[in-house]
This record gives sequence, structure tokens and C-alpha cells, in this order.
Amino acid sequence: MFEDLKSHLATVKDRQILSLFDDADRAETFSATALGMLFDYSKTNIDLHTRDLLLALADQRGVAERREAMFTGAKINETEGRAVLHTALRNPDGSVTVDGEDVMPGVRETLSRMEAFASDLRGGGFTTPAGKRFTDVINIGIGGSDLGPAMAVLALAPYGDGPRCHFVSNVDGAHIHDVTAALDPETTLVIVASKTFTTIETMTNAKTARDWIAAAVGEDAAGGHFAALSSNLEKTADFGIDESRVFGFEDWVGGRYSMWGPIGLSLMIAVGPDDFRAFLAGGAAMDDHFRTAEGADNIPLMLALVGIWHNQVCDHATRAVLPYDQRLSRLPAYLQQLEMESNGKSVSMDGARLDYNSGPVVWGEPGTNGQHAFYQLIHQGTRVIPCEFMVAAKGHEPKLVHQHQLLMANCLAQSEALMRGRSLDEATGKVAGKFEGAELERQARHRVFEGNRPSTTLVYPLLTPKMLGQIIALYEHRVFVEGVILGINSFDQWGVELGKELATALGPIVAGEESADGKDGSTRQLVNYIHRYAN
Ligand SMILES: O=P(O)(O)OC[C@H]1O[C@](O)(CO)[C@@H](O)[C@@H]1O
Repeated sequence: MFEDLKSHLATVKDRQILSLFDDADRAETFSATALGMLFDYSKTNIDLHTRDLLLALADQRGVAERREAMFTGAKINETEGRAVLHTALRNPDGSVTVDGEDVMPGVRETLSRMEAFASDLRGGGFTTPAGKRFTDVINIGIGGSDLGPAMAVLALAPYGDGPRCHFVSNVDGAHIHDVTAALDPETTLVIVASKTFTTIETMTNAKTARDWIAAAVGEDAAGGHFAALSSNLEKTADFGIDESRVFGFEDWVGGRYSMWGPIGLSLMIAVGPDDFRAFLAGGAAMDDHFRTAEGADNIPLMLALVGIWHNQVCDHATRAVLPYDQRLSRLPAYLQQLEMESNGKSVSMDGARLDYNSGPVVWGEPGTNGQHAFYQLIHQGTRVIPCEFMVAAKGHEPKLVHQHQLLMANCLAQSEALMRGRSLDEATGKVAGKFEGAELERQARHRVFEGNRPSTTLVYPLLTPKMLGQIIALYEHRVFVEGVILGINSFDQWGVELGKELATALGPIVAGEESADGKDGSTRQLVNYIHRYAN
């Protein structure tokens, strides 16, 4: 499938990205602007011919048709027989039917209920059964029921004016212990967020939270401290959560795409319904752009094609996402689930084994912190790691403009350094006064940067709720396009099942209730060790 691009790569792989800037228009030609964002991919080895080949690939793989199928409610999640309509959640005035039924009245009704609930909670109208105002909210969920709101509440901290929101995800008791230790159960609301309401981590933590609340306010009042976000209304009722505080959603919302609906309730509580609506509007604006912008003007399409170029054509196995924004420090983790759970597959839609690589390993940390940690490898390691930088032109701290300027200078310096590198001559010049002869050359070699390392940069004016919505939707559509080109189902996640099943079987073995006989030698050894030291 990638033959044309591979042959093209063979002819261009040795050229210097920097030399491409002999074309004075390169930066503009290899950038896309929309919705106040600038996506610059000119510091890559992509030229006009590369881009034409990539756009032709997208056409040939049917990206446009598949995109319309998604937006109009076709069941493109073929292994689960489901539509993929998280886009409907952020376009409440739109209209979409699934199985002949208009899904929008339900979306609008749930959004209004969430807004009424969040407003009541924030305004003090909805109180604890004892009449106290809720000061804190704990969202208990994992994966898609945690990463989105946890990332966004932090990202939008400057807009936070509601109760404090906390997140518990890990089944490790340390997590819920440490979060609850700092809170007052008498004024805490617990939101149990689980699409299925069967996830063992979430249900275990929910029970622990219930015991914690009940111990303080009594069994009868405990229920008044709980709300639920789920598509399994039977199970939320079994848990004893009053239906007035249950916010449901349909199976056409995938877990890692769910923060636009009820799973975003903690974000709505933190920033308020208006800012949540602005977040939705940002997502909807990006949807519109993705659906209508042509070819190279389409930012999600180009972000995806740059990804395909680096991962499938150039064979770079990972990509680093590097937000120069401390408040986006959970974005890499969010994108890890979005990208790797979606596109980490080995078979195509028809079940055949892929004969090319599926999605890349995605990782990252905010700048400038990463610079003092792993950037060494990015600059001088033997593997090439395409980097995706992002930064706002303005920070939220008017008194700290100089710090934001320093942040931006660092962001720009990194992409320049990766591309430009430092030659042996330049490195020699740096240490010429300190060493001589063979020692001078040896020392200089350690200071050489090969350069010619690709990166992209996304810049935007300010990280507002709307801009965050645009960024998240941009990445969702990037994943979608890459998945279509790879011919895989980006919307299932069978790869998480086996570990879950084995963990269930290992539970009684670890607890000492069943024998480890029948397990492999390593597992038996680990169980023995645990038994020796656990008590
Ligand atoms: O919301 P739930 O049903 O608890 O699932 C949580 C997460 O678990 C997964 O199913 C993977 O185990 C994710 O896709 C999902 O986001």
C-alpha cells in the first residue's frame, strides 16, 4: 500500500530538511491555518510530491467517504456493530439518525440535565442530605472515563470556579486513600464514571468510596453523595444511585471519545456549563473544518498524513507529543489512550493480518521539563523520534509574560535545533580552546548533533475552553484518518480483554485461596515471592 511513498522516500531520504527552506515560501506552503490555529509541518522532509502522494493515498483509502459515514451515523465500528457518534455530543443543534431514530433529542435532554445538575451543585442548590454545600467532587473512573476530564480540568484550571474536582482511577488502594485523606466525606460528591459499570477498578473504588462516605454520614445518607455516568442504567440502579443523578449515554460513544457527554460532568462542574458549551463548540468547529476543508487545508487530515509519513513510510516507531503548557501535562496520557487503544491493531477490518505497521507508540511530557530529561535521546540518540510541539502564543498569567516568552523561545528552539543540528566543525569550534589534537576531535564528536530530525508545531492564541475542544477534536480526527488509511477498526479495543480475564483468574491465586499450579514457572515464582512477603 505504501510502495509509491517508499520509492519516493528512497529518493529524498538523504536530503537536509533545512535545505528545503531555500524555497522562501516553504513555511507557508507546508502549514495549514484554521480556527485561529497554525499547524506548521514545514520542518519535515515532506515536499509537494510527498504531499500529493499522501493526499492520493487518503483518497484511495476512502477517507472522505468513511468520514461522511461516521458523521451520519453509519455503523463503522464493524466488530461491535455500532455507530461512532461522539461528534453528535458536541453538536446539540445537529441532526443524526441511528437505526432510523433521531438521536439528538436524547443528547439534548442529557446535556440539559447535566447543566441543571452542575448549576445546582455549583450554586449550592443541590446539597448533601444534611444540607451542606458540596466543596469537592471525586470522579471515579478509568481509561476513557478518567483521562479526558482529568486532563481537561487541569488544562482549564484558569476557568475553574466550581467545587474542587479530584480523580481516582487506579485500583491501587493508594490512589483512593491519598485522594480521600485530604477531603471531608461530609461535603464530597462521588461521581462513578463507567460506560459499562462493570470495570473492576472503578467498581472496587466506588465501593471503597461508599464505605468512606457511609462511615461519616451513615448508610441512609450515603446515597445522596453519589452520581453516576454510564450507559448501563440497570447496574447504576443496582449500585443504589438515584436515577435523578444518573446521566446515561448510548453505545455509539466510545470510552476514549466520551468526554463530550456525561463523562465530562466533572469538567462541567469545575468550569461551569457555559465554558463546557464553549468546549463543545470548539470540538464542533473542528468537526466542521474536518468535513469541509479541502486537501492540504484540512488540519486533521494533514496531521494524520504527516503521522503516516513518519510511522508507516519512514518507519519511525514512536512519536513524542510535547505540549509547552504545564496545564497540558496530562495530554500525552490522554493521547496515548486515544491513539494507541484506537490504532494499536494487527488485523484489518476484514480480519487479515496487516503487512505494515499499525499506529505508533505515543509518548511525551510538557516542555520545558522534558528538555532536562529525555530530549538528550531525541537530539543525539540513534533513533529518529518525530516530535509534535504545541504552544499558546499567550499564557493566562499577565504578570508572568516574561516566563511565557521563555517557554515559547524554548519550544521554538527545540524544533530549530532538531532540524539544524550541529556539525563536527561547529562542535570543534566550541571546544577548540580547551583541547587539542586527537582529544579535540574526540571531545567534539560528543558534541555533534546530526540534525535533520523532523517535527511539527501547533500554535494557537490561548488555551481557552473552545481551543481545548478544537485540539482534542483535531487529534480524534487524526486518529480516525490514520485508522482509515491503515484499514483497521479504530473503535474497538479487544486487546485489553486477555489481561482482564487473566487478572480475574489470578485474583484468588494471589489471595492464597487457589493454587498457582498450572501457571507458567515465572508466574508461579512471582506468586511465591508475593506470598512470602505480603503478610
Ligand atoms: O468506562 P468503562 O466501561 O469503565 O471503561 C473504562 C475503560 O476501559 C476500557 O474499556 C479498556 O479496558 C477503555 O476502552 C475504557 O475507556
